[in-house]
Parts: sequence; C-alpha cells; structure tokens
Amino acid sequence: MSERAPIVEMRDISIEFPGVKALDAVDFRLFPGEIHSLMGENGAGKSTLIKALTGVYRIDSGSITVAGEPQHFSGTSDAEKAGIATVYQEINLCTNLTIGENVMLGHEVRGRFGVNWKATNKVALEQLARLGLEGLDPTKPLASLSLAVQQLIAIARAMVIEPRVLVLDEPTSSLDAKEVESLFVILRRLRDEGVAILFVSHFLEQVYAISDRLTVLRNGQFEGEYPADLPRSVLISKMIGKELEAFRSIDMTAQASSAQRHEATILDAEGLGRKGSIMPTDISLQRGAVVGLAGLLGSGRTELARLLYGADKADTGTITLRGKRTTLGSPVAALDQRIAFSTENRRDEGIIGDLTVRENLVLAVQAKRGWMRPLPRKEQDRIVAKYIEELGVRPADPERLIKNLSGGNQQKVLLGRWLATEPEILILDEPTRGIDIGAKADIQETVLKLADEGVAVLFISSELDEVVRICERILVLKDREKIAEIENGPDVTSQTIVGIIADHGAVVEEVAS
Ligand SMILES: Nc1ncnc2c1ncn2[C@@H]1O[C@H](COP(=O)(O)OP(=O)(O)OP(=O)(O)O)[C@@H](O)[C@H]1O
Repeated sequence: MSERAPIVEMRDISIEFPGVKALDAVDFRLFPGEIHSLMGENGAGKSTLIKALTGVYRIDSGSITVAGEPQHFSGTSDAEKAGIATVYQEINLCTNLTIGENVMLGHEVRGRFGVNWKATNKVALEQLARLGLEGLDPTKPLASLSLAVQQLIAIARAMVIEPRVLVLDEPTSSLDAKEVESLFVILRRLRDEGVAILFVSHFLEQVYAISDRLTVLRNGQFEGEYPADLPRSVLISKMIGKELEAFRSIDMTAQASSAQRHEATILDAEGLGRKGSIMPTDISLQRGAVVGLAGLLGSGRTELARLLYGADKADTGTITLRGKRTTLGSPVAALDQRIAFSTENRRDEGIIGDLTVRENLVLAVQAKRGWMRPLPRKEQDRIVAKYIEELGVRPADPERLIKNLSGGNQQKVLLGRWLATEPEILILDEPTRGIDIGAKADIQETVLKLADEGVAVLFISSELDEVVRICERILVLKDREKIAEIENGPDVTSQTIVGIIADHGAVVEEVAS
C-alpha cells in the first residue's frame, strides 16, 4: 500500500490544551481504499487527532495535506471542501424530517420554484442504493427507522459530498452484532470504491474484523503504524506501553469468590413489568453477587433496570427490599434505600460538562444528603481522591472541567459518582462502553471487588464476553421479555447466550427490509 500516495498526510501535529499536550508531534497517513483504525487508550489523543483532521480544532503546529495539497483548516467546512466527511458518535439527524430530507439536507436539488422534492428524493434513493439500502423509502419519516439504520442514513448523508475520506468516531457503540455486520458490509463497499475510511473503536474484535491498517497513539504521541495482522497481545502492549503480563487475568475470580459466599437476597422482584417497555419479570439480587442482564439492544435491559431504581413506575408486580414490600417512587428514593444506578447514556443523563471532575463525582452523595446540607470540602476531597485513584481517572486533576476529559475518563468519573454513595445495590448499565481495554479490566475488577465486599450488583452489558466473565447468574432478555436465567459455570460462554437468543426464534430486523 505504501507505494501509493496517501490521500491524507498529517505530519508533526501538536495540539495543546491548558495543562495537557493532547497531541505531541503526531504523524498519520491514510491511503485511498483502506480502512484504517486509530487505536489508543482513553485519553491517548484519538478524538483530538480526528478533530484536527475534520477542522474542529486548529493545530498548533505541523502540517496536513490532502491529496498532496497543503491544508489550513479553520472550520469543518474547510475539511469538507477538501473531501473529508465525518459521522459522529451522536448521530446528528433530524427525526422530524423524512429519510430523503435527512440524506440530502443542505444539498437539495433546486428548481425554478425552490426545492424539487421529486428530484431530491431520486438522488436520495441513488445515495441509499449505493450503500445497498435501496429498500428504504426516502419519503418515510426518519423516526420510523431503528437507531442502527439511522446510523447508516448518517453515512449516506456524509457520502452526498462524494468525500475521499470518511471519518467514523465509534460508529458501533450502540449497535448489536448483526447491525455491526451490516455497517461493515457498507464500509467495505465504500472502501472498494476507493474511499479512505478512518475508524475509531474500542472493540478489538471489530477493529480486527474491518481494518487494513492501524495507527497506535499513546499519551498524545505516535506509537506506530501497522498492518492489521498485528497479534492482539502486541497491539495491546503498544497501546498500554507495558507487556501484557501486567494485565491481570480475572476470569476465575468471579466463580471462585461466588462459591465462598453466603448469598442473602436483598432485592426480590416478582412479575415486575410496565406496558410497552418490559413484560412481567422475576429477578432477584443477592448480597455479594454480580447478576448479569444480557440481550440485544432494545431487548428491555435498561427498561427493567429503570423499574428497579424508581425511574419508571411498574404497572405490574412487586419489589421486596430487605424483606419488606417497597415502592420506589424516584431515583432519589432509591438512593435513600442505597440503590445506585449508573446510566449508559453519559452525555444526556450523566455527565454535567461545565462542572469539574470533583463536582461531578460528589453529585450523587450531595443529592442524597439534600442540597441544604453542602458536603464539607474536606469530605469532597477525600471522596474525589479515593475514586480518581481507584478508577485511574486521567488526568488526575479534580478541578478540570469534565467536558475536557476524554470519553472513557468521563465514564470512570460517572461510575465513581455512584460508588461514592456506598450503595448496597449497584445497577450498572453499560459501564465499560467506550472504555479502553486496560480501563475495562480495571472496572470489571472494581465490580468484583465491590461484590466481595457484599454489594449486590446488576450488570448490564452488550458485550457478552464481559457478562460471562464477571457475572455468576445471567438473565437473558429478548423482545422485552426474560427468556432464560442461567447459572454461570465453566461450560457457559458467550456462544451459549447467543444460542439462547437465536433459538428463541424471533426475527431480527433486517437492515433494508
Ligand atoms: N477541549 C479540551 N480541553 C482540555 N483538554 C482536552 C480537551 N479535549 C481533550 N483534552 C485532553 O486531551 C487528551 C486527549 O483526549 P482525547 O479525547 O483526544 O482522547 P481519546 O484518545 O479520544 O480518548 P477516549 O478513548 O477516552 O475517547 C486527554 O488528556 C483529554 O483530557
């Protein structure tokens, strides 16, 4: 590949934020017709490099050339003009418009009397067909599509400008396995047409499945550029800068410790359900046990969790907490009962960007005490120091605005916020999403440690491997219904769960149907 000229060449790129050198003399090359993954731990500088390439950030020094032309981006439209299109993690589409309007937004075909919708929809259809989505009707509302298909629409929209480079920042973080495969079919198709694709994901499996080459960043520096057949252990050690044995194997910890524990039921829900959200379900949580909720997106995992911590009201069933019938009217009432919930949706429900790491971390403790009784600063400092250390938040600066931390580090602060309330029941919804492999192991270990200390944990994750690794009991949900509950053991693998879901027989949505 390297005999050909790169379409993008970034040389010696540096970007500094107050107190952090986010990129330090980084080189990066992208070739036409390749899928290239940018790899690195949380905070390594991946998003910053992408933002430099897409014109969101100005570079402090270095040079960017696209197709041999030197570029000086002072905004995203400059990057677009140079042929660089971006699809961000949070899809920027308008749900109140049609599919065609979304694809063509800003590029509508105009006639003498304004927009010619017939012609616009025709072009939209061609764009969709290019991605193999010809089955979709451009005149239908966008809202009629699943989130996964909306993501494909976002790509169709990005492709309208006929870009030479397509940048995808964590495009798979809310897709299930089948949806990821549909996305990959489309990416391969575009690659084969000669588009250069830059891909960021924390899912190693996916990186290996889709990439031709990899660039690794570490601590804001260029670590290396490799073909994508680099052995995994080598890749990981390049990302974390240590040999792999520094990694702890925690596979057996869950099963060993669960055998020793006396498990007392702390929460027992019977027939808990809510119309349109989750069918009546039995679930019980024990002190010292990690119970997993597995299932595809939309299977009702989060909906069930919301009933357990009082965010939604159940319309059937009962909750017995510490032996007493209870109704939890709100999340604050749940906190009073020492039930904490960490959400998967860190941007909308979790993180408050304009507050510092310290303020974000103590928020739940403060809410629990009541806002009239401010937490003494000394106590705040103690809590903050403890969780920054335990969870390895980087940079370890409590006074930094949280919006300036990398996504993975924000996720760690969010987890710390709930741990700080010292819950007896901890509900974690996708706690390791967007988190690099080193930090993931740290969080999994923290969860097991909490269980060892007697906390009852409900662990929700789309990554079945992770559920199997740390949960001792697993509830499998499908189509808003519990379809199985299994004890974990040496014979249980992620394939066992996939099998349970597949055998249950319902049809998974086809992308273009
Ligand atoms: N706007 C900003 N102001 C100050 N510091 C920032 C800003 N954006 C990023 N940083 C810092 O720059 C460094 C690189 O962050 P970046 O978001 O590029 O990492 P990343 O590799 O994308 O991480 P993740 O995998 O967690 O998303 C981090 O230390 C981060 O805290």
